[in-house]
Amino acid sequence: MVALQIDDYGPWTTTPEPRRETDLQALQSRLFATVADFFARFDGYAFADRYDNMVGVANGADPAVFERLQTQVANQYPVTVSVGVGTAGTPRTALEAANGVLQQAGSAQDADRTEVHDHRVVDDATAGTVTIAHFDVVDATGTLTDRVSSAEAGHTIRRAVLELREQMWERHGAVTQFVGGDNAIAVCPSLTPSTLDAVNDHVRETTGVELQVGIGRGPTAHAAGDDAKHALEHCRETGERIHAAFSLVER
Ligand SMILES: Nc1nc2c(ncn2[C@@H]2O[C@H](COP(=O)(O)OP(=O)(O)OP(=O)(O)O)[C@@H](O)[C@H]2O)c(=O)[nH]1
Repeated sequence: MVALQIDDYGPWTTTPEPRRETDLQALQSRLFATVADFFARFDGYAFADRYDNMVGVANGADPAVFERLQTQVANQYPVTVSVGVGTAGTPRTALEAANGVLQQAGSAQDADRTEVHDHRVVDDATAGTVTIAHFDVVDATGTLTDRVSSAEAGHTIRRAVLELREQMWERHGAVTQFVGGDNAIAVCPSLTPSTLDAVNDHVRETTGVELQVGIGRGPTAHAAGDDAKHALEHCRETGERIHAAFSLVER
């Protein structure tokens, strides 16, 4: 997992005086587009997360490649980024290791801490196969988008994704991110059908939202994620709520 952070961004947003909000929004969106395109070159996935802190998975890439991203950002934007890479037995532990690289180098609001770049490996783990679970709200268009206000639809979907994120993180060590519309993508450790059944049940019981999920596994996030998207299409066609592009009981 990769943790990316805009260096000393808080002070920059208010120096010499608070900057126009639309300028900040445009900067953050463009920077994320640069980051997402960079990850795509290595068949990785990038997530906007809080924009000032982004998250990625790039098992196919040598951690050293992120120095090129840092140079590109420094040349093209008025800000710089730090990059921590973590390799561990679960995505959660890997992300925590990546965050640890940045946190131990200094504060996110320290003017002297810029363009940190390091890789931390936990328990001699290697960057092996990626498992991606692509979650989607069943008939979000019919139940929410075409029926209720966009605010209510947004609250309902965000609440469901929050429950999903917490369950996947706390119970399963997975890193789950909202990716727009009614979709969320989880970078997962090993999975069993009952794992995801229980998670979907919890989300339904706490928020009333019914999820379907496609799961894929592969050497990179894109390989796994494309299989997950096809598995999700299978759910849409058949009404199954969980479908894997591989045997869920094989591991
Ligand atoms: N990021 C991302 N967003 C998607 C993807 N597929 C759909 N969306 C978003 O999800 C919204 C809803 O689309 P669907 O999920 O197809 O609609 P639905 O009404 O829930 O229909 P079913 O999924 O068939 O139950 C779209 O407007 C997109 O914003 C995807 O693969 N990735």
